[in-house]
Amino acid sequence: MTKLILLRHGQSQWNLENRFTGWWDVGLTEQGAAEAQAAGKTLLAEGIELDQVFTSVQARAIKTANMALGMMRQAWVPMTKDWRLNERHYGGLTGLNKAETEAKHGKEQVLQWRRSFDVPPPPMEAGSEFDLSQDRRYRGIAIPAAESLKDTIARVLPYFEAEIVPMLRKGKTVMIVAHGNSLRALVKHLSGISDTDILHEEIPTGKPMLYELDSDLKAISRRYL
Ligand SMILES: O=C(O)[C@@H](CO)OP(=O)(O)O
Repeated sequence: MTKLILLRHGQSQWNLENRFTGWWDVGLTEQGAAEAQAAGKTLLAEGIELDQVFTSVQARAIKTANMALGMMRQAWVPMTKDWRLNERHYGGLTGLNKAETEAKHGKEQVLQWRRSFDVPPPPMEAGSEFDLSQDRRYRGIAIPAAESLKDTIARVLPYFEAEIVPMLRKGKTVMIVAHGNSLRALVKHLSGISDTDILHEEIPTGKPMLYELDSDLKAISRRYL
């Protein structure tokens, strides 16, 4: 039986401020750092011995991964960072307050933008203060103008299949430290959740989720630790 751990980063500054974040790089709050450490403690108590960690190129996930690994006394475990595990790109909503956006566009529209399968948020406008096209880490990458969950799946899953599945097939214990929606993409795939039911899947910050997989990498169980 192979173990796969999914961990959403601890509370970020913009989680606290209730702002759409996406690819914008914000740090952890004190609570977020405490959540990351608590996640590490839980994983240590559970006796998890990691072979490899995968994370995005966003600071909130990288910091969470490092803090959790430190608490597990496994800071030496190899870590791979890739933009394909980034949060979904929130386009023109990036930086806006979620409650103010609901007041302006209505709850239903905002729910569609946040949780529907294939409705992308409005695109980011050229010259936006949140434009990342000059950011060195994304050199050579076609940065999306906005992503729906479907668009996010279209880059998360091929990465998962190409880089992570081969390790799982060898029986390696892997932890993926990522984001609410890049993890929803993986959970949808691993647990076979339908396009409509995925609307209700919420992944909390800093709570490790353990998948136990059989030799065909089918999910035997999934639970929060
Ligand atoms: O703002 C974001 O990038 C995400 C995750 O915090 O928010 P949502 O809950 O709307 O997917």
